[in-house]
Amino acid sequence: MNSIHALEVHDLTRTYGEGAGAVTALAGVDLAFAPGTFTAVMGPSGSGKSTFLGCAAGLERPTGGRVLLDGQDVTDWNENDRTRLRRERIGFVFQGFHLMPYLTAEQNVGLPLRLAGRRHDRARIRNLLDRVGLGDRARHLPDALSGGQQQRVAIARALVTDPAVVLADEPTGALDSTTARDVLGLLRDSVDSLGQTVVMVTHDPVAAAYADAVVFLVDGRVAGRMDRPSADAVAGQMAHLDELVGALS
Ligand SMILES: Nc1ncnc2c1ncn2[C@@H]1O[C@H](COP(=O)(O)OP(=O)(O)OP(=O)(O)O)[C@@H](O)[C@H]1O
Repeated sequence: MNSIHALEVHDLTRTYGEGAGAVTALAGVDLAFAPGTFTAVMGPSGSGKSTFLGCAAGLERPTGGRVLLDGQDVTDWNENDRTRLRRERIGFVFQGFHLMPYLTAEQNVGLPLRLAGRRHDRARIRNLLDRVGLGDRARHLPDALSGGQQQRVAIARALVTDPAVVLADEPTGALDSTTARDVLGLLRDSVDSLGQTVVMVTHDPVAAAYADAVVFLVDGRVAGRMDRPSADAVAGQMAHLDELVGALS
């Protein structure tokens, strides 16, 4: 069994500002994500979910603690190395898709390879577009695609470099429920068929139920975990967590 986690954070802290006005967004978070697992991160507004993703992605520097990607401590890497790490070892899926409007679906999927100085692997790109059900839309610009189709392009793009982890920030937040289910099914499939590791921030208990486990944050701390979540159980837990806000600090 592989004991190296795809992503680990140890005693992660992040404070914004100083003195009386300081805000503690993360107050000592320990989490580890095994390869080939799908985890949802949930919590009330302001609980630190985005800050956690930002630190995990190397977009933000933690105030304290460590971030390990594929077993490698990347906490103190300089800006250039972290940029390279983001391009090559992390896939991103955002609520707003973030596709390049003047590039075709195929070119968008291939962009991370280009940025990483790797060859335009057309067979791999086409294969991923087929996998997300867009084999016949490869030459379309994002404008000519529906929101759900754009998010499927974004998922193919996130997978193209075979990253250590895919970080998804509210990937279904801008989609209707039927389209959202398709997108979540694709993320699930990337875990089950490709062995991908996915960490997804969401507010939606239905989305969280696609994950293997849910981690709950409250006031910048891990406040619980639920394995094999159901939407109802997650919704119940979220209602309970709302009552805890402020009480744990
Ligand atoms: N750049 C910043 N400057 C100051 N405070 C910040 C900054 N970013 C986040 N915070 C604060 O840190 C805390 C955690 O914010 P964060 O965005 O991580 O929460 P969240 O769980 O993602 O919230 P939401 O669900 O509303 O997106 C909040 O109190 C927020 O106001």
